Amino acid sequence: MQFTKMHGLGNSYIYVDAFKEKLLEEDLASLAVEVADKNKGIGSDGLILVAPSKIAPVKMRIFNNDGSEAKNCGNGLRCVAKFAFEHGYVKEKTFQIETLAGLVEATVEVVQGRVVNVTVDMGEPILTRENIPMLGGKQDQVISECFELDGEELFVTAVSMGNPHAIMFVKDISKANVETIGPKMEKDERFPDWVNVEFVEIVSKNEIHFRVWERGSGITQACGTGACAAVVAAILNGHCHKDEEVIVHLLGGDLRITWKQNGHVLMSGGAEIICEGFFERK
Ligand SMILES: N[C@H](CCC[C@H](N)C(=O)O)C(=O)O
Repeated sequence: MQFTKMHGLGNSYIYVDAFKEKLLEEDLASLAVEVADKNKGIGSDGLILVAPSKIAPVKMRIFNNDGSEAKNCGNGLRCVAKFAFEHGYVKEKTFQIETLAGLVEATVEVVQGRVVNVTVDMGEPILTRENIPMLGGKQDQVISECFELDGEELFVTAVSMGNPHAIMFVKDISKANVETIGPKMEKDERFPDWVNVEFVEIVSKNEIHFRVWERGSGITQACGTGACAAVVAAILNGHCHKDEEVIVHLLGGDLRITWKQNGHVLMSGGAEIICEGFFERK
């Protein structure tokens, strides 16, 4: 199987051109686990298919390294946009991409035929508890809600970008207990579909630090949907403002994110090719 390994801020996936490679639906979860394995596979945070769509030039399907399929992936969308443009699946610089969470619109910045930056209109965040989904509590939205975990009182803001995120604000990001709180909260029964767990330190109204324990992949260098959800949460909690760009510092680099007055979240950042090759399936 031909593949392209790409990353968005160090959040890497194995990209497979499903216009050319014929893959069986029942094989996709195990293929994601296989290719993501750093010892016996290629090594990545998961698998992404660039596939045909009936409603857009291309469709993105994304699988975490545990084989679970997610409805959206911000870093993946920027890489899919680069892949689609550079492989000639799109001619325009602004085009739609189908995801399981719906259609998004990507705009590529091109220098000498190469995509150097991608801006994605991620659409509107989902804020109602039942659609995150998240159980417990009475309020319709989850904004700095007390969340007891192993006797510790945490304060969670829940936002979905088509995939669920639980965001906590911390004073010092370097001291965030990502490895301990992350896996416990990821599969807590109050999140019926499990959840991506994010920690945010506010630097200013236009700058935040961010760390993530991803649902289905663990700690990654960056999470694009998580960064969008973090900016939405920061605004809901009064730390940042709508229509003002926020620089999000992730382990693997920076994203520029704006939650616009029209309700849409714009995400802008890089997308890189690491290598191309042939993977011998077991
Ligand atoms: N782990 C996520 C999918 C990948 C999202 C992330 N890598 C991004 O860039 O948005 C989930 O299960 O919802």
